[in-house]
Amino acid sequence: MKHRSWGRPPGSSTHFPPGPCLACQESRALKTPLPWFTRRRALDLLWADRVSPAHRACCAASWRVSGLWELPGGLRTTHLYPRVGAFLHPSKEEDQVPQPRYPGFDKYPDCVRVTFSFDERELLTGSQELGLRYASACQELGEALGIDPAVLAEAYADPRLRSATGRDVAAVGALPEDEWPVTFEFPKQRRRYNLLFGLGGSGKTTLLRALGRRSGQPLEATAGQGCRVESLALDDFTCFTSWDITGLKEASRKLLEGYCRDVLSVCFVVDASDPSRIDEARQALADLLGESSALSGATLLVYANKRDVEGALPATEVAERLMLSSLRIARCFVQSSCAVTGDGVFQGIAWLSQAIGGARPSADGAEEPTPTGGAGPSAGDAEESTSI
Ligand SMILES: Nc1nc2c(ncn2[C@@H]2O[C@H](COP(=O)(O)OP(=O)(O)OP(=O)(O)O)[C@@H](O)[C@H]2O)c(=O)[nH]1
Ligand SMILES: [Mg+2]
Repeated sequence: MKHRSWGRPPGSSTHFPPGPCLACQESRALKTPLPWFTRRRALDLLWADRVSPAHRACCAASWRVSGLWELPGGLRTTHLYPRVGAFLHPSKEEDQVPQPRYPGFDKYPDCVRVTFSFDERELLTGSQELGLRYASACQELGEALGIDPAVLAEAYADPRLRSATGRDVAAVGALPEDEWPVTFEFPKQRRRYNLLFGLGGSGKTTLLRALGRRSGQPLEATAGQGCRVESLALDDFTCFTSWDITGLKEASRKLLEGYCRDVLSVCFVVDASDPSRIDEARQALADLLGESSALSGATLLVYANKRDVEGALPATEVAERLMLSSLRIARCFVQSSCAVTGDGVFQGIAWLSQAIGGARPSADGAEEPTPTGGAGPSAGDAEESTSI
């Protein structure tokens, strides 16, 4: 089902495309039928010459373009790790424009439904109608909720097919009439987290604030169960949450477990200007990512923070002192930073964005920017960053 195509069938009464692209006035953005919408497929769409060059340039320049047909707009930022890419090009004019505040995860309904009656069963044998109706449902829902339909379309995936009696069905071929209408239920994605840890005073809050200044989202704090958790939403489905691991008590560990199921990455902030606490940080990190931990095997970004303070340890030394190579992690990058000014903070995010979402081509075919020293110490910037 994932690979159905959903180009507009000839003579279809559904009102697609909704109109010309608002930015470049390209009215027939698609040269070939739009493939079934998944993030990966939609990403392919933008970069696989399926849209006109004018519109592709437009999408790349404006990051988001309204309407489902123009959906590829902003895909560089929305694939897997939404909007992180927006951090990477602060000088772009569109990043100066305040981003719309997303309405919040809870505002999204649990699923989007597309129903076919018995009389419409023939439509299901063609591959396009489901996609069209899904797009249409997202458009309607988007209008009702004030959410960009393209954002909605990304928020739901992998539909289940249910018969009129609520039974899960795999196919409709032999389904008796009394089991109709059938409904495709596209469930809401789970919210996913980048968990930010560090000893007290290492700079977590300052770092989140630096990210928040760039993303335009407020920092939200929740207190309870023996700890204070600060969250910064990148969008409705992706958050940074910060945890002080000095006082991570039993109760807060339980709370943390709830987040661990949906973890995207672990970020660890170390005060590089205070070598006397590095051993404590190493122990805390080892405990966090220990064998029995749900976070074992995670992608790890370490900030060697407070690099502006004289005598602060360089990234390579922090990596060594934390004994990162002995940890069970998928991959790791150490970035020195000054959270107060934001120096180095976004280089770390750039690495994270690539590590989680994979590198992808930019509009002119070049790769996304590589973080300083992303190739490791041999890149000549070992003082500032190092990958393990
Ligand atoms: N010089 C310097 N000071 C920093 C930097 N980052 C944070 N600080 C300062 O360090 C102190 C602690 O920073 P916070 O961001 O509150 O640290 P935290 O990790 O959130 O601390 P807790 O919430 O207590 O766990 C503050 O006075 C910050 O201004 C940095 O990069 N350089
Ligand atoms: Mg704090």
